[in-house]
Formats: sequence, structure tokens, C-alpha cells
Amino acid sequence: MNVSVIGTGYVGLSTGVCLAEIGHQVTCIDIDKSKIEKLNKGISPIYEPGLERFLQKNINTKRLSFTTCYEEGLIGSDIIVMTVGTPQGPEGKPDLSYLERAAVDIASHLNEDTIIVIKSTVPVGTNNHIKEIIDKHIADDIKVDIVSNPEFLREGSAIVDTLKADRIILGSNKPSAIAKVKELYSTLNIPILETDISSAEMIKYASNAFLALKISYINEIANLCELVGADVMDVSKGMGMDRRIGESFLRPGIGYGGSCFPKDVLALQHSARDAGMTFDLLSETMHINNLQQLVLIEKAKNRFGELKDMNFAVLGLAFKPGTDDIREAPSITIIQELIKSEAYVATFDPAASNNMEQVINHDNVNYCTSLYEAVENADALFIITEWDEIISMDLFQVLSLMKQPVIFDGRNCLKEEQLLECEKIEYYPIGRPNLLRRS
Ligand SMILES: NC(=O)C1=CN([C@@H]2O[C@H](COP(=O)(O)OP(=O)(O)OC[C@H]3O[C@@H](n4cnc5c(N)ncnc54)[C@H](O)[C@@H]3O)[C@@H](O)[C@H]2O)C=CC1
Ligand SMILES: O=C(O)[C@H]1O[C@H](OP(=O)(O)OP(=O)(O)OC[C@H]2O[C@@H](n3ccc(=O)[nH]c3=O)[C@H](O)[C@@H]2O)[C@H](O)[C@@H](O)[C@@H]1O
Repeated sequence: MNVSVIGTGYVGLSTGVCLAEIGHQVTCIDIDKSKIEKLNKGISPIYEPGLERFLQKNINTKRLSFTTCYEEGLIGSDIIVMTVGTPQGPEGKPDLSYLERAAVDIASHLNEDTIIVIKSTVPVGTNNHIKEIIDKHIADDIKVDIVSNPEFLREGSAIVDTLKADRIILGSNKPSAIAKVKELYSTLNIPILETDISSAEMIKYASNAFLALKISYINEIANLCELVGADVMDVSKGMGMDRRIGESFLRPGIGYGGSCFPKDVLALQHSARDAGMTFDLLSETMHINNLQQLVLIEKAKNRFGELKDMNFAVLGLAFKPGTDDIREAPSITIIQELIKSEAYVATFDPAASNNMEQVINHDNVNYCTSLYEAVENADALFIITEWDEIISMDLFQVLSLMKQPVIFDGRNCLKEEQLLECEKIEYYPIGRPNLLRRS
């Protein structure tokens, strides 16, 4: 099939590359010239495991190409997949302007009937709104069907998640359009749920908000565990063994970040408010998450009192391992708090330092190219992102480089056996007993 993908961000690029990989002829369109120039050279503008290899392979086999030109990119397209961003707008309402602009661009260059699949995360009613825009701008004799097909991939595992998704949701009132989109995915053998457009749109928000809720729940349990002397890691494990609860998304930490959970929970709350409902569970989920991002700072203040003029190493900047994305990352809140306290910060991240430097460029913050450089002379170390490189660091070397052997582990990711071997360490995890060896 000939497929045009609109937008080459995390979703668009992963979708385009994977559709080419399973044999479709794919053209990706983006308005960002510099991205398209890079992509045409086989360079991925984002860090995503496995993506660049598939990108180069499919460019070489001529199944994948990139352009900034809608006219060229839409020629002969059987299906157009829209993946442009829907960032947080005023009062938490998603900003649909990128999607609306893309809809006008598609409609103005379309010269045959086609199916438009919307993958971007959008509130109920948006697919119909986009269809109205397209109908208004296309030639009278051309017909377009819309299929809502929300995306569930995670950053850091986007390729695997696309090729091995748990489910594909297809929402449409046109059986012929659904049949065609099913054909697009047929070789993947992924279970498909067919539904109406509104339910498909709601499934996306309901899923993301539920996962965010699960994280806030386990984080509150972690905070309670600290107060009553239980170990949240055992609690989480024990809960997860119940198949009705499930073990995933019960990892306690310093809160969720990323480009989607924060914005999607807020957007769902906004939709609820528009519909005359408050949905307090969502407000609580967000409130808990905001406080959780500050938990390590609180622990440091309890330990040291004033943080002024102290040196802190911050390991991990990305909102999760396996990505260079720092959108809404807890590291931003933590570094900003340290700056506010007039402390000095040395950071290390295997992929996200350049992105963070664009957001926080301050005299007190030093971006190091090695983990061991970042910890040198530190009064304490914050672990923010559980990258393999950080989990498997040489703890003895790290402690020997630090001024004081104090570690605040925001992801409970350091190995217990290794910690127990340390003669002198102060280790403060989340929701479990501290390890204090001061002798
Ligand atoms: N990032 C993720 O892991 C996931 C994101 N989503 C949703 O998918 C959508 C896209 O997210 P990301 O890929 O992260 O966004 P992104 O911000 O990484 O990429 C969006 C791309 O669209 C391009 N674009 C904007 N306007 C355009 C236009 N008129 N024509 C062509 N290209 C245009 C931008 O230049 C950019 O390259 C959002 O609605 C998001 O909520 C859904 C699941 C996962
Ligand atoms: O709509 C989206 O954009 C995507 O949002 C999330 O994916 P993503 O944000 O890439 O990453 P996750 O693995 O879900 O992690 C999100 C945040 O939650 C945190 N998290 C996750 C799991 C957990 O147990 N504990 C926890 O604190 C992570 O550290 C991270 O900050 C969803 O998992 C995807 O299904 C969805 O498609």
C-alpha cells in the first residue's frame, strides 16, 4: 500500500519506519526542513533504539522517503496517517492548531479519494472536527473517510511497541475504511478492536490516565511505607502478583514525566470539566505527582539543612531511560530547585544533556560527558533516571570520588548486594528503609 505519514516526531517516524519495514511504500511529510534534511541522509533526529537501523535499511530499499512538500508526498496515497503534535494549550486543553493546519494542507493538495487515519492524541470530537476542515477545503468530487487510530507506543521502545503492540484501536463509522486500515496492519497479527470514533478517542486518554493513576498510587503507598516502616519494593511485588492488579506501572519513584502523561491527564480533566464533571481522581493524580517530584529535595534538606553552596551530582536527565526526551522530566524540577537553593549541580545523561542545555542554561549547572566526572567532589548524588549505565556504575569508584558518600536514589535502582558491600554509605531510596553506614 502507498502510505503518507504527516509529521516525523516520535510517533510519525516510528510509524513510517515500521510500515516501510513490513512492506509498504511510505512517504513522510514534515514542515521542519532541518528534520527532513537529516532524515533523507538516514540520520534520526531523535534517539530511539533500533530506529536508525530501520530508517537506513528502508531508505536503501527505496520503500521510505521524506519530503517537506505536501503535493509530492501525497501522490498516489491510499492512506494518510496524521501524527502531528497536540501539545498542551491554555488551561490544559490540547492545542489542535498543528492538526488543523495539516488538515488544510492535506485537503488543498489531495486529488483523489483517500482514507485519513488520525494517530495524534485528541479529545472526543476532534476526528469529526478535522473531517469537517478537510471537507471544507477539498475539491467537490473528492471523498475522504476518517479513522481514529490512537497510538500507544512508549518512547525508548517505540519500534518494538509498534511492531508488537498489545492492540490496535480503529474507530470509524465506515466499515470500508476500517477494512482498508486493517489491511495496512494485517501482517503484524495484532488484536484489533473496532469501535466508534468517540470511543477510540476516549480509549487513548482513559489508558494514559489510568497508567498515571497507577504510578501516583504506588508513589503514595511508597510515602506511607516510609512512615510506617514497610518496603514498597516488596509491597509492589506482592501487589503485582495478583493478576487482577498486574505488575506493570507499579514502580515507585520521583513521579511520571514525559510529553504525554502530564498533558493527557490534564486534557482528560479538561474534557470532563467541559462535560460538567470534576473527575477529582485526576486532580489528585496530578497533585501527588507534582509533590513526588520534590521528594528527593525534601530528603536532601532533611539530611543537610541548607543546600546553599553544596555540590550535587544529578545522574539522568531524560524523563525515562532509552530516550533523549526531557519534556516534563522530573530532573527539570529537581535542578531548578537546586538552583533556587543556590547549590551547584553537575549532571550526566547518556543521551539527553544537549536537550537539557537548551532548557536550563545556568552558571551553577555543569553538563558532564562522563558519569564519573559528574560525581567528582559531590556532597551528594541524586539518581533521577534508571539508565543501564547508571544502574551498573562502579559504586566503589563513585563513592571514592565523592566528597561525602550520600546517595538519594529516585528510582530505587542501585543493586542491594553492591550497596551492602560498601563500608561507608548513606543511601536514601524511595519508600524503603535507608541504609546508613557512617563508620
Ligand atoms: N511521543 C510519544 O511517545 C507518543 C505521542 N503520542 C501522540 O502523538 C502525537 C505526536 O506526538 P510526538 O510524535 O511525540 O510529537 P513530536 O512533537 O515529536 O512530532 C510532531 C511532528 O509534527 C511536525 N508537524 C507539525 N505540524 C506539521 C504540519 N502541519 N505538517 C507536517 N508536519 C507537521 C513537527 O515538525 C514534528 O516533527 C501527539 O498527539 C502525542 O500526544 C501518542 C503516543 C505516544
Ligand atoms: O501517549 C503516550 O505518549 C505514551 O505515554 C506513555 O509512554 P511514555 O511516556 O513514552 O513512557 P512510560 O514508559 O509510560 O513512562 C512514563 C513516565 O512514567 C514513569 N513510570 C513508569 C512506570 C512506572 O512503574 N513508574 C514510573 O514512574 C516513567 O519514569 C516516565 O517518567 C504510555 O506508556 C504509552 O502507552 C503512550 O503511548
